[in-house]
Amino acid sequence: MNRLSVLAELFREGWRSRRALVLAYLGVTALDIAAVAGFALALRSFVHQALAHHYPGAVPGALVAAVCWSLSTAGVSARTNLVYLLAESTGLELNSRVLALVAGLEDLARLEQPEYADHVDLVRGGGDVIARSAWLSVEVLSALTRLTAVLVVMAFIAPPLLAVAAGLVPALLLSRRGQHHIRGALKRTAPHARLAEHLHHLLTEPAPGMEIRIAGAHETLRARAHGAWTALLTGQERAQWRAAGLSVTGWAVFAAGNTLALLLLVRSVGAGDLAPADVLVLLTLTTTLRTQAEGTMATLRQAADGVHLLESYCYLTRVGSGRPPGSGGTRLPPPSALREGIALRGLSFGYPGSKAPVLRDIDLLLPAGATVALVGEHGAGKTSLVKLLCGLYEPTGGSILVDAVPLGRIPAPAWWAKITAGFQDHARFAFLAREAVGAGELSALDDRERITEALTAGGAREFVSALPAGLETQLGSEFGGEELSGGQWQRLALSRAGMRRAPLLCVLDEPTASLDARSEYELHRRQARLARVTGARHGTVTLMVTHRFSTVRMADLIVVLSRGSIVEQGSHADLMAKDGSYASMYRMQEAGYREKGGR
Ligand SMILES: Nc1ncnc2c1ncn2[C@@H]1O[C@H](COP(=O)(O)OP(=O)(O)OP(=O)(O)O)[C@@H](O)[C@H]1O
Repeated sequence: MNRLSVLAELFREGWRSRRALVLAYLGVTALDIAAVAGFALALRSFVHQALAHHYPGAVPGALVAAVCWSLSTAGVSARTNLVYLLAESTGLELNSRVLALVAGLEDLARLEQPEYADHVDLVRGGGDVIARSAWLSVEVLSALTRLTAVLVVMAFIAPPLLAVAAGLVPALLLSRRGQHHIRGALKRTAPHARLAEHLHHLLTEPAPGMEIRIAGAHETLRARAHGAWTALLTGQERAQWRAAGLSVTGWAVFAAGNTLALLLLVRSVGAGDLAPADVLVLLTLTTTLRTQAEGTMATLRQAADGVHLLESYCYLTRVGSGRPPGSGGTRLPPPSALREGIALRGLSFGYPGSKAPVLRDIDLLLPAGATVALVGEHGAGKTSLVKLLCGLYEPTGGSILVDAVPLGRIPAPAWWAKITAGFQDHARFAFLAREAVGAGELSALDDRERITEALTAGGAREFVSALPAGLETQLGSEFGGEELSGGQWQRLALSRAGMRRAPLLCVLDEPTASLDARSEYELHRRQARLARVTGARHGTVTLMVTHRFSTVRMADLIVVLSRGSIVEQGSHADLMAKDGSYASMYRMQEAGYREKGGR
């Protein structure tokens, strides 16, 4: 989408949703233009009659001039309010479109690209600024029409006064150039703004606040935040100075045009070409012209405030939410049940901007109905593999086949509908407890029976029933609700993951990290039972990522990753017999537990 099409869409949206406001705005604008021209003409008639001592003849001119002046003055305030109302309502729609674009991104790698992140930061919550800028651009047109009306009247009285108009052109162009510098500076300083905002969050939110206080890092971080703000302001201040310099130059040219006009007036009066009454009218109109020109510049500046946001919005709509081109082909639906399983063929992956791949030449079959455990040292690539399997990132090489259908050919939302997932970094939905769990399957948000079943599977039933209003309890202290412990939030996340009935892939990426050993053990036994049932019915693959080997040993297939490659795979018995890295990690952990138990 380009700027013009976004503007056209905004105006269409305004016309669709607030037609009465748009009509009122157009009506007031037309009246205002007529009032400005009417004032000039009526003033001329009034002054001519008055200076010729025809007082009754001067009255209509005086009355019309007074009415036009009042209309014009009231018009300014009416238009300001109408633009505000139109911007608010169409801006709301824009904000919701931005959220839809970003939240619906199929390829999460985009969110990690600094250019994309900068545009999202700029445009976040700024829908009303963009919309205001769009409606103000109509204001600029109307202001230019008013200016033209005044100029036409002046030129009609004394054509040489068009020199004043000539002086206006550079003033307007230079002011526009200044706004261009300001927009450029905003774009260049966006990374400083992002850093400053990140530090601001770290310093003002409770969770990071604990670590920062204990580490005594708040002063250093505050100084860094100050540095980022300073870099941001310095970059923008320079552009503001340049814009101010250009604006002053423009006005100096306008003033020179005015001086020239005055000299021409004096000469015309001296030569008897111009009546003294016309001189008086022209002097008044020159002042009106200056006020109109200043108003136009101010409107232009305000309109320009939103232009850089408009550009960011255009960028986001151009990029869209779908996968990058090239990953298409005919779209295919996911199978309703797995027969063979999910196969990874020569799979490689690197994060955007990272030099080295984090996964290399992975060949693996996750058999239908099996429980697979993924183990390996920290940073081995386990979560990265999970993200690829969930279709959240695109592989950089090789492919993932779901019963022989390439995952890239299955529309991401259709694949997500076939997955359930519990992550260590789970979301804390501060909603009603019922909604926080039901969000795992929106169609069952009100299905209390199914939610209760999911709570049982996630080990959260007991504490949710003890909440003041049970399932209907508001969670999250920031909304005046009940605050939960880390383990309780985690159990809710696990319950959420248990809401879907017929998933093809169930991912559990260290979802029990906040639970004690007994709870974890019980939970895994329940999950193993569920995995057997869904595995037999739908061929569901259950993929666990965990560092606890008591859980790992229950899996049908264990895959050991090291530095992005598979180094071993097989059952617990196979791998113990092999006596390789799995066996050594297993024995080490077993010895650790024995030591703790012995103490
Ligand atoms: N969003 C990201 N952008 C760039 N690099 C990343 C990103 N996430 C992870 N990495 C890198 O990819 C590598 C693998 O990370 P990954 O999270 O997959 O490891 P892991 O095996 O799950 O580790 P852990 O057991 O600690 O969770 C690491 O070197 C990490 O630095």
